Amino acid sequence: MRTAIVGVGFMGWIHYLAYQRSPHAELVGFCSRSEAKRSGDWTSIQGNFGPPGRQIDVSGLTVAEHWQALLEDSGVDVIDVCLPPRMHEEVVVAALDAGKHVLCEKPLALQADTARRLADRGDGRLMVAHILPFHPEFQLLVDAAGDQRWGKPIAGRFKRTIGPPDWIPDFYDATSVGGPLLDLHVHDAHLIRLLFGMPDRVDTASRQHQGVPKLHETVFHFNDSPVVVSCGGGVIDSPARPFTHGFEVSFEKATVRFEFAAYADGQTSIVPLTIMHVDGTVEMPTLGDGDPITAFAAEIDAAAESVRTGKIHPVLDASIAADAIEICQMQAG
Ligand SMILES: NC(=O)C1=CN([C@@H]2O[C@H](COP(=O)(O)OP(=O)(O)OC[C@H]3O[C@@H](n4cnc5c(N)ncnc54)[C@H](OP(=O)(O)O)[C@@H]3O)[C@@H](O)[C@H]2O)C=CC1
Ligand SMILES: O=C1CO[C@H](CO)[C@@H](O)[C@@H]1O
Repeated sequence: MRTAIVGVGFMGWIHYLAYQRSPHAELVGFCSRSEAKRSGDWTSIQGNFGPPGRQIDVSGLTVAEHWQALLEDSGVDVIDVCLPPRMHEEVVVAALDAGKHVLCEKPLALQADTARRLADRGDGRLMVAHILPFHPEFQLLVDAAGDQRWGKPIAGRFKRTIGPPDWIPDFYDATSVGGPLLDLHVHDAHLIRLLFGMPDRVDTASRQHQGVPKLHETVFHFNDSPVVVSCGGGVIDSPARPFTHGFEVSFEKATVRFEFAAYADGQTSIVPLTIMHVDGTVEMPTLGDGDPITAFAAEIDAAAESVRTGKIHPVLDASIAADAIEICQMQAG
């Protein structure tokens, strides 16, 4: 799979690092409006996990200023969209029309109906980069719900909170990024959709900022099922803890717990993945190396396999990505 990255910001950088590790995908180009980035100086990039941006070797890469140039390049099979959400629709449609496969960062769109239109138009070539189920701790939940090794999932409590994402312009603007629900919580909305199905109704309490929820707690209701599911998070007014996420999910025969937090001084704290079985035994399996780039490399390998086989990996499915956006919209009220 020969891929070009469109948009060299936080995710463009993280995807770049993942391509360096992928045995199945080759990064052949990128576009950036910035002359410095086109010359390989990616040191200005900011984010809330992973290593800081650095100088990259651009020799051998097709480097363009505008994304249209990459759509016209027959040496590119896949357009990897790492642009702000407000630009996803235009670039996804143009790339599909140009005959390319597309891997688009979450959220696929700012509105569920737009996302559904894109999913319908995808014609087996549109994938949405929902990373969470490629992290081993979260992948375990999806795998266990699929093979029912501990019975069905019956309850889940999820959390995801960040410090101020100051590097993202218009973060709270519903027409640009969408604020914490669409930008951040959409990860959990997607996971909840995969584990429990589509909720019929939600109850959300929130503290608003610029007309969108900034801190939120939601209970999800499923008409056909007595599962108990909740999620909370958003943005706190301190850069001290740039990122945290975690969960406690109960299956019929086991409860699984995990939490990770990164602090501004470089420290991290972890509740290691813990499986509490109904017979009273406890397991703490070590899964993976804890490096977030490993998950992104797995995501990119899954995209490459989807392109190779013509069968999109279920986690990358655009209609599930559209469902996740619809869930966020239900929560926004
Ligand atoms: N899966 C995950 O864990 C994460 C996913 N994301 C998602 O990734 C996407 C990008 O977010 P992120 O990387 O944080 O954002 P950034 O703002 O860091 O990067 C976006 C890049 O898009 C390009 N861009 C911005 N505006 C324009 C424009 N008007 N025309 C052309 N290019 C433009 C810029 O690249 P350049 O300067 O090179 O032109 C910019 O650096 C979002 O959808 C976000 O939700 C973000 C973080 C984590
Ligand atoms: O997981 C994430 C970490 O925080 C970023 C900034 O809000 C999000 O965009 C991203 O999806």
